[in-house]
Amino acid sequence: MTTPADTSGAGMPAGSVPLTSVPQDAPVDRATAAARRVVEALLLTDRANANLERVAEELNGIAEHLEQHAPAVRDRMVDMWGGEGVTRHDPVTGLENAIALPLIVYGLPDGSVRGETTVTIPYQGPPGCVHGGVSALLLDHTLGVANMWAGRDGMTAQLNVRYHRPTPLFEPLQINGRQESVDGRKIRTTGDIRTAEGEVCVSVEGLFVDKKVPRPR
Ligand SMILES: CCCCCCCC/C=C\CCCCCCCC(=O)SCCNC(=O)CCNC(=O)[C@H](O)C(C)(C)COP(=O)(O)OP(=O)(O)OC[C@H]1O[C@@H](n2cnc3c(N)ncnc32)[C@H](O)[C@@H]1OP(=O)(O)O
Repeated sequence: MTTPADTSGAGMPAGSVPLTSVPQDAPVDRATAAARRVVEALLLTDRANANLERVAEELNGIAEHLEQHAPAVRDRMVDMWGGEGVTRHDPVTGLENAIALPLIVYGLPDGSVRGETTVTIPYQGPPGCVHGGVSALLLDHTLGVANMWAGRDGMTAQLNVRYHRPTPLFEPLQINGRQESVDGRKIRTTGDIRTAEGEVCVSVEGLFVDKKVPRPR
């Protein structure tokens, strides 16, 4: 779905640190990356390809194998939420989630956060453009990470999204977030998606309320 995640922080200001999960040389990361390839390849492949029936059988075989080895969902959730650090399962940055781009979000020395990504076919909305709901998803999560970087975070109460111009697929995009203010439990955070030329495609203003859903234990 995206170019392979670059954890070097190349292109980020000096002193930037990754705040979300980073790729590991682990079988689950490789399997998830392969699943992303499958999603994209299924969208791109020739529809008349006679082998799609066999593809369906083989993919179902893989799914059955994985299901046979799955512990109880509750036990997996305890495992997913283990520790206090970053998550590997969320749908934006999760290296273990095939529907995540995945985006890596960096904390910048100026207190803001930034991720860079190129969005491709599985997230298409209008022809050649990123789906607006996907842009909102990327920004909601990035604002959440911006709040963590600023030291005060919570749940999204409101996300006001403004779509300024179509967001292009296949081009490098910058996803930015910054905590603006904290007033009691209310946290205000802003962000945007820009092209490499710095054109703002989408901007958001978020209201977060300091409240946590307990992690499963
Ligand atoms: C996914 C992975 C997570 C990983 C975490 C670990 C580390 C990983 C690293 C990475 C960072 C993660 C990044 C995640 C990002 C994703 C965030 C989400 O998707 S969050 C899910 C969507 N949001 C909900 O489901 C909220 C549902 N709503 C509620 O639960 C409540 O309504 C809540 C908490 C928002 C407020 O409820 P109350 O009872 O606690 O508080 P009350 O008294 O109602 O409000 C407090 C103040 O806020 C105002 N307020 C509340 N909601 C408002 C609203 N919608 N609009 C305007 N004002 C509102 C109220 O008027 C009040 O203001 P006055 O103090 O009186 O001035």
